[in-house]
This record gives sequence, structure tokens and C-alpha cells, in this order.
Amino acid sequence: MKDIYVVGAALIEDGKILITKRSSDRILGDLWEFPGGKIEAGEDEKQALIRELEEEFNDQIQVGAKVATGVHAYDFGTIHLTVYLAKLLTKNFDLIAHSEISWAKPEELLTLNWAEADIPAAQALSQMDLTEVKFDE
Ligand SMILES: Nc1nc2c([nH]c(=O)n2[C@H]2C[C@H](O)[C@@H](COP(=O)(O)OP(=O)(O)OP(=O)(O)O)O2)c(=O)[nH]1
Repeated sequence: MKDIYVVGAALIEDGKILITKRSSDRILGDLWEFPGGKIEAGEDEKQALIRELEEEFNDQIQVGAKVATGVHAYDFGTIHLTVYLAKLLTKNFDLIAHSEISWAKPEELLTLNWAEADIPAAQALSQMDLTEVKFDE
């Protein structure tokens, strides 16, 4: 089975996390996820995340600490998703791959219908004190 390496951003602001719903017509349509995408050849995880947020939102981000990695096998391949804390430096939100975005409180995360590989990160984030999250300037 094909291994697919994916990065996602847990964008934090005012103690909330930005979550995105995949458009209905895509693989895993209508599930909640973290914005991001597949790592391309020659990229490291953080470079891939910065590129994906430019492509998906037309936004710039600052990447922080790793939250968790989740692995889930689908018939189209095995997704290895690593999620990082991140901060938005711009807010264009030009949605091209998502039908909806929302800011969720940590305690709301586990009530959502996530893509399977996202659950370890959603669990870790639901326990975090997001007011303590710091990014280097
Ligand atoms: N972006 C993102 N993808 C996730 C998450 N969880 C998860 O299982 N995935 C899966 C869905 C996709 O199969 C893959 C990411 O691919 P992608 O979003 O870059 O692109 P895609 O396969 O929908 O389509 P394409 O642009 O390659 O044609 O990882 C997540 O939290 N964020």
C-alpha cells in the first residue's frame, strides 16, 4: 500500500483552533481536517506546510511545535498526518479546497467528525492550554 505523507496546521488564535471542512467532491469529503496537504519531493514538513497554506488560503504562517502524528490506512493509501501548531501572519482565507472554516475551542474538538488520521492531534489539542502557546518572533 502506498504511504502518503501529509502535514496539517493547527492555527491558533485567541485560544481557538482553525478547522477546515473538506469540500464534498474531494477524497474524504465533508470531514473536518487541518489545512495542509501532501509533502512534495525535496521539502521538509515545515516547508510543505508553508507552501500548502499559501496554495489553499493565500496566507502566510509561522510554524511552531509538533502536536502529533496520526496514521490511517485507506484503500487509496496509508495517510501519515503530522500536525504542527502555527500562527497566521495574514488572513486572506481564499478557500479553494474547503467548503467551510471555523474557529473551535479545545473542548469542542472531539465532538467533530474528523478524518481518521487527525484524531491523535485533535485529542492532544483538546487537552492543551492554548493561552500558553508561544511563537518566537
Ligand atoms: N490537508 C489535510 N489532508 C488530510 C488531513 N487528514 C487526512 O487524512 N488527510 C488526507 C486527505 C488527502 O488524502 C491527503 C492530503 O491530500 P491533499 O489535501 O493535499 O490533496 P487531495 O488528495 O485531496 O487532492 P490532490 O490535490 O492531491 O488532487 O491527506 C488533514 O488534516 N489535512
